Amino acid sequence: MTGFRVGTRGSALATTQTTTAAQALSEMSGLEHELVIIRTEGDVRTGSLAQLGGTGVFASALRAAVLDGRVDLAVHSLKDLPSAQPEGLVIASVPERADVRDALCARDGLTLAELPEGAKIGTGSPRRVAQLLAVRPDLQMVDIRGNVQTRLARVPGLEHHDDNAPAAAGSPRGDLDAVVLACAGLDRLGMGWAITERLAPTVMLPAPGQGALALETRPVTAEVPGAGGSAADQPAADRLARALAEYDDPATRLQVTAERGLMERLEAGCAAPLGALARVERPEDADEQSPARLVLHAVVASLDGTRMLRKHASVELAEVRIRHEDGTPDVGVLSAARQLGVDVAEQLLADGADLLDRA
Ligand SMILES: NCc1[nH]cc(CCC(=O)O)c1CC(=O)O
Repeated sequence: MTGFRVGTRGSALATTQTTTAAQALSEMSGLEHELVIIRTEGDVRTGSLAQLGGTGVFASALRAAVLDGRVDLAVHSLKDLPSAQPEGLVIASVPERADVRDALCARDGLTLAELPEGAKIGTGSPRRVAQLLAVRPDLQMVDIRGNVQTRLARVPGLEHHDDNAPAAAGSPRGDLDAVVLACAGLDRLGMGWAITERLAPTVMLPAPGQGALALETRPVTAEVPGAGGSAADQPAADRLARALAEYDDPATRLQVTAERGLMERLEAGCAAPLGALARVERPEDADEQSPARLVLHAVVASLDGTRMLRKHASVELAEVRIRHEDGTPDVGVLSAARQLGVDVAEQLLADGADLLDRA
């Protein structure tokens, strides 16, 4: 191994964020890298995401490429990654998170409060539909999908003329007052200009893991099928493993671990729209030694936004770190983060979160 191969979906967003991550890892490791585009079922089919069986379709082809050794690592949007961790794969790095908020991209610079009565809003996300209707029950929600450019082209004035990332042919244009997307994706694409309001998490809690990436690899010690990993490869593999650990952001990993713990616990018994956001808080006058808290806020809503169950809880963190000095993982602090998610999920279930999706 003199370099490493990185699997990515082919969309403009996926290749942009994969390039950023791969370049950082190359710099940290001194190894070259090559991008390998993996076509996923979610990119090929055009039905609604719900019909395709959820967002897992984006991740499974990438995961297969890591497992069979075609690539050394895959870069996923963490929010698209099913919470069950497949055998033979580990999330080796969760880099520092981008803006977690959802973005309103409206015509004429309008904010959510300024949108006219009955305005048409495009989103394919039940989580976004429910939370928007909770504050603006007059809005007309339109189910849309497609890449970022295709979605933005639905709003007059937000068409982006870029031959490298064109809006899909045949998709309607300029027929909506606004669309809602993740700030992180737009910022990474250099399209923050299209955002007319970054929606406060008090109004719109993001999806678990939104704005974060997950870099998935085979466990560092595993044999690669067919790659004949000789002893001579070891130093390069070690350099990559060390770069992945260095690129990992402990605070982000703690946040997303709590958010995914919540999602995992709810998936069993609740199909209703879910928003969740964790953050690390330090007391105002904190010095280096004082303990931080991990705070998790969550909402489960009825799709029409008329019923919203909200819960939050926190745990004290002895330290915001997930590794010991010698680089081995500190399992205790991560399991405390996960447990925080499970606890908040159980509070939501105790209040009837599992009944909200059947009204
Ligand atoms: N489900 C698609 C998806 N997956 C990740 C992002 C944005 C980037 C991120 O949240 O990290 C998006 C687009 C969107 O929701 O607007």
